[in-house]
Amino acid sequence: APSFRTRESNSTCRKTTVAILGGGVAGITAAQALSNQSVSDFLIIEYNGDIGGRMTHTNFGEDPDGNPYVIELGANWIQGLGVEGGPENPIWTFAKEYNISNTYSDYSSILTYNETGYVNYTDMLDEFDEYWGVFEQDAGYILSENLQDRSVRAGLYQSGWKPKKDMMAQAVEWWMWDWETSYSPEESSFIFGITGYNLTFYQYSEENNLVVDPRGFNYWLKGVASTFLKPNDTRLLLNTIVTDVAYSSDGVTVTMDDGSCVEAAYAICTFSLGVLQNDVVTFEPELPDWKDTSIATFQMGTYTKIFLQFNETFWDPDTQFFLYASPTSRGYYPVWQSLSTEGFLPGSNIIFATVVGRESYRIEAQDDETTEAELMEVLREMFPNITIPDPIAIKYPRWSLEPWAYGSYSNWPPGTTLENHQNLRANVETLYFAGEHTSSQYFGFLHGAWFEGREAGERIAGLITSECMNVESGCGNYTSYDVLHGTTTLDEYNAFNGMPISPFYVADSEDE
Ligand SMILES: Cc1cc2nc3c(=O)[nH]c(=O)nc-3n(C[C@H](O)[C@H](O)[C@H](O)COP(=O)(O)OP(=O)(O)OC[C@H]3O[C@@H](n4cnc5c(N)ncnc54)[C@H](O)[C@@H]3O)c2cc1C
Repeated sequence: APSFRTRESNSTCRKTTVAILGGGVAGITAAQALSNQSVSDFLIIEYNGDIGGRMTHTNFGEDPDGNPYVIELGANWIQGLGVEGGPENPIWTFAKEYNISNTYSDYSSILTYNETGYVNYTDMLDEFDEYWGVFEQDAGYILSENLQDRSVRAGLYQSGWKPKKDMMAQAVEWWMWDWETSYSPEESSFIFGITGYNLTFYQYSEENNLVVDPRGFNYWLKGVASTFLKPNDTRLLLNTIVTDVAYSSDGVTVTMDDGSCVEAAYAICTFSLGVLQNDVVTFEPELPDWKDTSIATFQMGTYTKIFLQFNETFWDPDTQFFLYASPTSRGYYPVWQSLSTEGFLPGSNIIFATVVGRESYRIEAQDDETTEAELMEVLREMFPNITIPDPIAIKYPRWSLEPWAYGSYSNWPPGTTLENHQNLRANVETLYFAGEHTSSQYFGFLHGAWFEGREAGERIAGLITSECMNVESGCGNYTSYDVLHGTTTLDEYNAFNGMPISPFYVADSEDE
């Protein structure tokens, strides 16, 4: 282990043993793991003015007394709670400990619409569920037999689900797939899409509870942080933007946009995959090819909630979800969620629409007025017999443009491997990585960030204290793979496989 504290250093950089880059769930959990092993010499460096990262809230609209409501712009659900006697999602454990107010999302509380208004196609939701049974078994078979991965689209097709151009079936499919992963079935890995689903919803439970708490969802994380950080703790550097990370086997130097710097024996980078993919931070030396390939391979999705407040609740106040099938465009403002319903913010007259992927990019790039006009057109199609007033407030985040996130959460493309993902997790010398995206089990979820932050903290604490708490996979270096092989060897590029001409053939060249 590098013994930073004994190293000679003449630089004026602030010195610490562990620099934790980012104060989201993974960063705070990493710091907690270090503290739990009495490693108190760390610094948390955070871009924003508060901790929480992608679990963030804001004020919106007004209640009858003129006070704003609090809405969650990022993470909103505790997903997969746990059952009596079984393992429990740690976020659910914290939600209970800190009395985070939340309500069960009842996915059967749904009304379905198309461009003509209310049309009941909920039977298609049940139909999709039947295909899902076959679909997930197929994925399990592919995994256990080590067969080639394919897309979720291919998996759905082979299970018999073919929505074709039926836009209501497309809306159902969006509700069942894209809404969770923020990518289409074509863009998602069959094996790892199903693995991720199983590990959260079958290991814990299929329940999702939506958080609506005036203190914000991240109140629990602040509670956790307060167990090892004092008020105004000088180890938490807020409003501090990292621009360069220089690493070696001796330690890491982190430089900020104001020119200040921190030298550490180790660093844990918890920046999102979107941040890593957008060259916000320069790594010196450049990250090795195996690391860079993994950063390039995995996807950063975008999930956008668009909140509207009206002066009345013109939709059914007893229904939680409203599904809309656009006649022309799959994923065009498909899911609407009422917050005006009992258990959420009753009487608030707030409803929000969710879009993901390409629609998110499109909508996040346009102004509120343009989006409001599109939303109102959809609502007027859904409720043709009601005179819908104009909204009194609109708000939505631009996740795809946020320089500290560049997207919402990660997803696995078809055809990748666990080894490739392991390279996303693995450390490069003294520089470690953690976050939602480094979790192969729970990518995209708060609990994924929590487990990964804890593991990175424990691995480093194990090096420093010589006592390894991470019993299953050890401390110090993560496993990584220098080479990721494909499935077809060069000699198999031949006529029998439909390629009699060498893929390297160049006309008029002496060499093939
Ligand atoms: C819209 C949306 C909806 C979601 N819904 C759910 C949900 O319902 N349930 C669920 O379980 N999960 C949900 N998630 C996912 C969940 O929010 C994430 O998995 C989790 O918050 C990620 O935590 P993290 O610590 O890995 O990353 P982050 O929260 O991104 O933390 C990284 C930190 O690094 C900081 N940072 C970035 N760049 C720099 C820099 N250059 N210098 C200094 N600091 C920097 C950031 O400000 C951030 O605080 C949702 C996410 C979004 C965006």
